[in-house]
Amino acid sequence: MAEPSATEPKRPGREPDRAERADDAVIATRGLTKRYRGGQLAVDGLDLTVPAGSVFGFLGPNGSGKTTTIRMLMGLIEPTSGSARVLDRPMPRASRTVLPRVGALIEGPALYGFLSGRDNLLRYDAADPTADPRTRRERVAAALDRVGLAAAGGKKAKAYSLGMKQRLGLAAALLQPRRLLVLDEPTNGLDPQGMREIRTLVRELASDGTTVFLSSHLLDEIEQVCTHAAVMAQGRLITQGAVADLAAGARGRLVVTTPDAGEAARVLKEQGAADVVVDGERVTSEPPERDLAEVNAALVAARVRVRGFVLERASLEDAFVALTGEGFDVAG
Ligand SMILES: Nc1ncnc2c1ncn2[C@@H]1O[C@H](COP(=O)(O)OP(=O)(O)OP(=O)(O)O)[C@@H](O)[C@H]1O
Repeated sequence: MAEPSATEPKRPGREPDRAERADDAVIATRGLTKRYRGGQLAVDGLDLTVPAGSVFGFLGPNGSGKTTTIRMLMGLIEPTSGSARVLDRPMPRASRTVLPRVGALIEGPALYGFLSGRDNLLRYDAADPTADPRTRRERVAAALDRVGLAAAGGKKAKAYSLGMKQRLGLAAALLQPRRLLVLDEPTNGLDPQGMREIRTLVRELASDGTTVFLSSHLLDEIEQVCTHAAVMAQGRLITQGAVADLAAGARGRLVVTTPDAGEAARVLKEQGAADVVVDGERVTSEPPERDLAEVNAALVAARVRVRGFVLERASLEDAFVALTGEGFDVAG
C-alpha cells in the first residue's frame, strides 16, 4: 500500500494499474481527526485501511463518527488534522478526479417525487458533465435493471417504497462504472425484505470486483455481507481486519443440549466453565481451558444425556464485547 505523501509525483497514466492491484488500499487514512466547531471531537486519530475488492463494513453505534468519516472521505468536509487517501489520491484535494470514480449513497438519495424513477436517473445523468448524452438512455436502463427496478422505472418516485427509493439511489451511483461504492447506512429504515434486497445487491456488486464501503450500526448485517470490517466507538477505531479474523479473536460459547440441564450446568462449573447459563434444554458457557473431550466425558460420566455438544463460533458481537468490555449498544 502506498504511504500518504504530499510530495508524491502525479502519475495519472499509471494510477489505474496501481489501484487495481489486490493488495492496494482503496481507502487509507492516517490520524484522521475531526473536531466540529462546537468542540465535539467526532473522529479521533483514525487509521483506516480498506483493501481493494473488499466489502468493508464500517460499524459503530449511532454517534460514533461514521458519517463524519464518510463526509471527510468524500471531500464534503475538511479534517481538522490527519490525512485521507481515496483511490490512492489525497482528499479533499483530489476530489475532482476521485469523485467521478466513486458511487456514493449518503444520507438517502435526493429524488424528485413527481418524476418517474427513470426520469430521475436521466436528470441525474444529465447533471454529470462527463456522461455521454448519446448513451444516456441505455445507461439508465442498465442501472434500473441492475437494481431490479426495470419494471417500476415508469412509476413516480413518490409512489416508491423506501427500499425502492434506496435502490434507485444505488442505481444513480451505478450509472457509471465505479471502482468504489460508499454507502452510508444503506438499509436504515428498511423492512426485513428491503434489507435483504439491498444486501443481495451489495453482494452482487462486490462479486463484480467493485470495492464496497458501507456503514452500519447493525452487527449481524456486517457479518452477513462484509469480508472486512472496522469497529468505531466514540470517534475512535477499536479494531479492523477480516471479519473472520475479528471474530476468531474472541472465544466462542460452549453449547450443550440436554434434558438434564441442571446437572449439566453443575458438571460444567466443576470443569471450570465460567458464565454458565441454562435456558430450557440449552446450557451455554464460556469454554473451560481444558480439553473439551474431557469435559464431554465428565458430562457422560455424571449420567448427563448429551444430545448436542458444540463450540459455537464467536460472533463479531462477542469480539466487540471482548474488546470494549461493553455490549454493542445501538442506541448509544
Ligand atoms: N455538524 C456537526 N456539528 C457538531 N457536531 C456534530 C456534527 N455532525 C455530527 N456531530 C457530532 O459528532 C459525533 C459523531 O457523529 P456522526 O454523525 O459522525 O456519527 P455516526 O456514527 O454517523 O452516527 P449516526 O449513525 O447517528 O449518524 C456525534 O456526537 C454528533 O453529535
